[in-house]
Amino acid sequence: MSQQETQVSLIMIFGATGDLAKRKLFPSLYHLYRKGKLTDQFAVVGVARRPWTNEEFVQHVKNSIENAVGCHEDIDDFASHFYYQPHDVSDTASYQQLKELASELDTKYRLEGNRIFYLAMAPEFFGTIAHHLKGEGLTDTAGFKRLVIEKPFGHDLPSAQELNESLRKAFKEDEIYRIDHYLGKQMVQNIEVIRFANALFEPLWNNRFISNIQVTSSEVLGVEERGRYYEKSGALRDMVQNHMLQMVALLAMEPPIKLTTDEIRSEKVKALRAMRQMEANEVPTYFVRGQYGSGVNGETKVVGYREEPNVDEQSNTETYVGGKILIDNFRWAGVPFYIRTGKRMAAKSTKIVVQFKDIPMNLYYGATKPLSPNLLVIHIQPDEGITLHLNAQRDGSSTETKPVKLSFANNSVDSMNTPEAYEKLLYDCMRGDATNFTHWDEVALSWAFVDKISEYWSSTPASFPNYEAGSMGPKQADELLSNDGFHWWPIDHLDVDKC
Ligand SMILES: NC(=O)C1=CN([C@@H]2O[C@H](COP(=O)(O)OP(=O)(O)OC[C@H]3O[C@@H](n4cnc5c(N)ncnc54)[C@H](OP(=O)(O)O)[C@@H]3O)[C@@H](O)[C@H]2O)C=CC1
Ligand SMILES: O=C1O[C@H](COP(=O)(O)O)[C@@H](O)[C@H](O)[C@H]1O
Repeated sequence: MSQQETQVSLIMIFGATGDLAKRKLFPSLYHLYRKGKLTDQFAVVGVARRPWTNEEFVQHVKNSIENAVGCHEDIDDFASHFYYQPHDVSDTASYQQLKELASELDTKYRLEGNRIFYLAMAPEFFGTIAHHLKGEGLTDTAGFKRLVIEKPFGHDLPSAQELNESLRKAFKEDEIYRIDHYLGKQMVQNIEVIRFANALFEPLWNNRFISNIQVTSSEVLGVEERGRYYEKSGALRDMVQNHMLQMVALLAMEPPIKLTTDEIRSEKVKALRAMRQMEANEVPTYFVRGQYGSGVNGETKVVGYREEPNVDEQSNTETYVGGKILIDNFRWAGVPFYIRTGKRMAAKSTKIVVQFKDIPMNLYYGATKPLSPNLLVIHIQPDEGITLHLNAQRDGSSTETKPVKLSFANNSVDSMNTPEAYEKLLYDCMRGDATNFTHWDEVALSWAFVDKISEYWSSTPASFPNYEAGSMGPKQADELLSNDGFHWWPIDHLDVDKC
């Protein structure tokens, strides 16, 4: 793996007129440019069907950046690197034109034949595009070639395998960058640093000292305009198969022997392999699904999922998943990893709470009043930071304690300095660092785990809706923990900036 600090490459964005390109990709490239991480040796070719001219596309890029970033310094210089080709991705002949354009830009910007193909399109096109890129010779290049693909990577294990095989005909595994945008989040990347750079935590990071780990990713928004996609996906495929299991893998993995892509991925794969597989009849013991009904979002009344656009009025699709994952290895035997994610919940928040075991004896309150457990909270969003919940002496008392919090808040969150997930991931891809992208083995293991749940759920009708919009999900998810003697830590009391 060769990595440079400034980048020289041609970036082809398939789906360049779409939402992802507008909201995430153009602003991220602009940030990289402003930070000097993209030199003048780069060009971007946008591909989509709309019959736009170069000028219209450049204007669209500039508008996207102004809307997203609210800043336009150097924007003309930056946008002058953008080109557009109207092109239906299933049309073979258009790839010849694309190839010619790529060669011209290669020479004009001295790009050394380095090419990144970013597929910001619906997944049914991924195989076709990869096939044509190879067939029409766009991948025959003197420099590197890399394929960046968006989720969803398949719908289940067989479809993911099929997709992978079609991509592998044109690209090697180490040329495929599967995006999981959670892996670009600052505090998700920090999980490894917190664990492996602190003498305080690593010795305690096991079943002798940790009682349970809770990973929450809740959203206030409903399904919005994505009913058509979401009906087939549900929260299990949309969030659990990828983002939630990736966070679990980072929390559970063994320390890698080196911080290289292969070593880190190999430890994550081992953690995913150790997840206890369920038989169909065990699914209800470990997993709970929910679907939001109508309710209140702030002051506004909102409709239930079944009333959303493009959603079946009898829909069986889950908008919430709560689960208990057991990792059957020496480190984690007996420690539940609870996960929950859902739409139309009370707060937008992603947090990890590591709950430590109680000390063997409470000298302070006796048997009547238990000490608060020590918690390590990793705040992923919207606040970024770490809080350690400890017990200290209550003022004026030698026998009473009070909970105190040691907090680090990443206050440098501003639109130019704290890179967004996509910005980091794009930069990593340009540098050839695939650590924060998912390897095929991780994808396959995650699908195998999730498929068991979706097979069971698709064969048993759910009693939906079962949680009110604006709540924290169905009560059955509380029972998952209370059956084990635990409860969900309320995420709104854990905000780092409220400490
Ligand atoms: N939007 C987001 O925030 C996120 C999106 N994703 C994923 O990113 C991908 C893109 O999503 P998004 O941008 O929202 O989708 P959009 O529907 O907004 O955009 C789709 C793009 O594909 C182009 N397109 C469609 N059919 C063809 C065709 N036959 N030939 C050429 N171009 C075509 C469209 O352009 P035109 O109509 O001009 O042809 C448009 O540029 C999806 O896989 C999605 O799951 C993942 C995470 C977040
Ligand atoms: O991948 C997805 O993630 C978003 C949530 O991402 P976040 O960074 O805002 O937490 C989710 O809304 C969407 O349904 C899903 O496809």
